[in-house]
Amino acid sequence: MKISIGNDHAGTGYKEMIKEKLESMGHTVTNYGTNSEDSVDYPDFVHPVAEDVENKKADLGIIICGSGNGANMTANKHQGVRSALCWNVEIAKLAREHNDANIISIPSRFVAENLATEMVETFVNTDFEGGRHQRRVDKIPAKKYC
Ligand SMILES: O=C(CO)[C@H](O)[C@H](O)[C@H](O)COP(=O)(O)O
Repeated sequence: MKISIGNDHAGTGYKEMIKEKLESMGHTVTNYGTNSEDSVDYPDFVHPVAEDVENKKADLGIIICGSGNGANMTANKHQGVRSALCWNVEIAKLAREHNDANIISIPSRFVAENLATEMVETFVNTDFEGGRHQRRVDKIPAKKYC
């Protein structure tokens, strides 16, 4: 799979570990940074990931910041992006199975490194179930109700 990844200063260490893991699994990872722990603004590193997913240049995206919320909010501004804030393996699995999430947002200051990697592995290896969930996902874009 093609997977894009981006993070702020709170996610740099986690990003390195996750990127290494994904590459060892045979995935192609595009890293948009940041690659240091100097303070930065998460939207600058999340928008490129969401753009790749929006434009189908990436199959999935991974975004990381301290709480996961700012990154998640940023990604979900993009058309066709369904970014899910995840904090355990079951939530990551459900985000794929039920929500067809195409980006996972990880709160690095609230989950351990090994858990973050497990969540990503689960997210990448889980398929959307479709069926009743497809009907619901189709109703997410607000423009259908305007
Ligand atoms: O706010 C955030 C998005 O919800 C992220 O958690 C940032 O990583 C966080 O705000 C950074 O905080 P800092 O005090 O500037 O390190």
